[in-house]
Amino acid sequence: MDLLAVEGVYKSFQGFMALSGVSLRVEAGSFHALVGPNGAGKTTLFNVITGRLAPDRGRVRFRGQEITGWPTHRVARLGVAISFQRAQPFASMEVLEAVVLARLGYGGATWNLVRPLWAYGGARAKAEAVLAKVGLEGYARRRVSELPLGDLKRLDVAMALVAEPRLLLLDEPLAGLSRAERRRMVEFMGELLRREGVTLLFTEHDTDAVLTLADRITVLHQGRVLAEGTPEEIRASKEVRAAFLGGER
Ligand SMILES: Nc1ncnc2c1ncn2[C@@H]1O[C@H](COP(=O)(O)OP(=O)(O)OP(=O)(O)O)[C@@H](O)[C@H]1O
Repeated sequence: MDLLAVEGVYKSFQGFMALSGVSLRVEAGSFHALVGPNGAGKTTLFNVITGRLAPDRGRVRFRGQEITGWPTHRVARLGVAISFQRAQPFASMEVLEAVVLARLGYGGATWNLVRPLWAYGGARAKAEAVLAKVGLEGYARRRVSELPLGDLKRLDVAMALVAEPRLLLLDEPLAGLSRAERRRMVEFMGELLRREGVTLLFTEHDTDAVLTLADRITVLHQGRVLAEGTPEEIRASKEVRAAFLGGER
């Protein structure tokens, strides 16, 4: 079953076509990579999927339901989470507080600023469980700003996972990490997200990571889909190598 279907999406900025008829299907349970050189339109497509941008034309369906142009919070309630630098605005908070807040926000709960976040028992239990899953249980009382980048990225994932999403969007989850950290993160994402049964749509410039993690790959180039297939099919595609895989490294 397709969890997500993007159909013929166009988006332009002041006459510049960032997306020109992009279609994409993400099967439930799969890890789907969206790759392409800088400016290919990957982030724009994420923004259309999550409702941050309305497309000029085309449709987005989630579990068969049309969600084109829905506001972000409604899309999130359906089970679409994005983990792009989520933790950053919470730098001065403690790690556990940030995850509790992410859980409360997802549930649509209103919280009282003078009531400590510890008082929200259900959300706190969920947050603690998620922190354990991402291996940050020992950091619960640390400030977010004290975390090294690798752990901050795990926290980003925790803040997305605590909403129990059906579809998780990760925008360049490995950006800025060292080679060793990237390897650890790939292992971590593969194990954790498969175990959790999360469907993943991610962008990434690290070709090795993409080929290791993804079940299917869509290659975007200049706002169009250049190719779609399994890692083997994409690796074998001369057109793709010329446009991206061989070019940018
Ligand atoms: N708000 C905007 N206003 C004007 N142009 C934009 C806007 N957002 C994106 N663009 C342009 O649309 C094109 C696609 O950008 P997008 O960020 O989607 O690419 P990308 O594939 O995510 O690139 P990267 O790998 O560098 O993140 C780029 O040429 C970009 O300059």
